[in-house]
Amino acid sequence: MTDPSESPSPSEAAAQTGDLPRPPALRLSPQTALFLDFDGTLVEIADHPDEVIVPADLGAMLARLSCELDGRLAIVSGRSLAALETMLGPIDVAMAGSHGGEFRPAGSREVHPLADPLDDSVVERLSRFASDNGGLLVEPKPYSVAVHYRRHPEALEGLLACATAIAESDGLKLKHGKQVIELVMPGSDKGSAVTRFMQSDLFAGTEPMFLGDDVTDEDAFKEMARFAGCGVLVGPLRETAARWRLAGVDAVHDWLAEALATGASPASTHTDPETTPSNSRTEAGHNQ
Ligand SMILES: O=P(O)(O)OC[C@H]1O[C@H](O[C@H]2O[C@H](CO)[C@@H](O)[C@H](O)[C@H]2O)[C@H](O)[C@@H](O)[C@@H]1O
Repeated sequence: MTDPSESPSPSEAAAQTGDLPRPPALRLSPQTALFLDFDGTLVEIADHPDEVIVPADLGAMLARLSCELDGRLAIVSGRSLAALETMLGPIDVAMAGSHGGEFRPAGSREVHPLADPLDDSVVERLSRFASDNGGLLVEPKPYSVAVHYRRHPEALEGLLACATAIAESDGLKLKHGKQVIELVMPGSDKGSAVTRFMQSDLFAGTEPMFLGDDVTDEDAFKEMARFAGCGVLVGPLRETAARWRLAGVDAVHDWLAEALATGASPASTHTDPETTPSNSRTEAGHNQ
C-alpha cells in the first residue's frame, strides 16, 4: 500500500511534472463546500455572451449537487444574477454575481447587494467609447460593467486607456478577463463573494473548493487558504494560486457527474491526504 506521506504534495508534483495534479474525487460530505465559476468552467467560452451553449442537464445537475451538499454549493460569476438565471433557469442554488457585487443564498430568489451600484455615467462613457470604436459590446450589470473586445481586438489599447482613466477618476477597480475589460466597485471580487458565503452558518467550518478558469478567479483561489480549502484551475496551465487542475469544461462535468454517481459519503471530506499539502496553500507561482 502506498504511504501517503511519501506521495508528493500538489506543489511537489507540479515541480516534478511541470503541471498541477487532477483534484481528488469530490466527496459529497458535510465538510465539503463547492464554488463554481460559470463561463469557461461550466460552459464553453463563446464569441458572444448570449451565444454560450448551456447543456440541457446543467441546471438539474447543479440543483442535485446543491441538494446533496445541503445547499453548500454556490455559483460565483462575473455575470449578473439575472443573466445566470436566464442561462440556467429558476434553479434553487446559491449564487454570487457581478464579480461579488450581488448574491443570493440557496432557497431564496432575493438578491442581496454586496456593493454600491455603479454610477450611470460610467456605462455612458464606456458606451461612447464602444460606439466610436466599431461597436464593441457593452454589458451593463447591476454592480459592474463589462466591455467585450473579442470581435474588435484592435480596440484593446484604446479601451484599456479609457477604462483606466474612468477607474482612476471614479475610484473603481479594473478587471481584465477573457477578451473583456470590466469596471467594478472596489472591494468587490470573487474572493469577497466566497468570504460572504463562508461566513454564513451554512458554510462555516467547511473546506471549500473553488473551480475557475479566468484570472478573475485568482482572488477566490487565494481566499481558499483562509478556509483551509483549495482552488482548481480549469483549462490550460498558467501561473495560478490554484492547487489542482482540470483540463476544461468537459473534465469539470465528468468530475461533478462522478461525485453524483458515487453518492453522498457523510463521514468523509473531499480532502485527499495524497494530494493535499500540509504547508500553506496560498503560495503562488509554483508552476512558473
Ligand atoms: O466569472 P465568469 O462566470 O467566468 O464570467 C466572466 C465573464 O463571462 C462572460 O464573458 C466571457 O464569456 C463570454 C461567453 O463565453 C465571452 O464571449 C467573453 O469573451 C468572456 O469574457 C460575461 O459576458 C461577463 O459578464 C463575465 O464577467
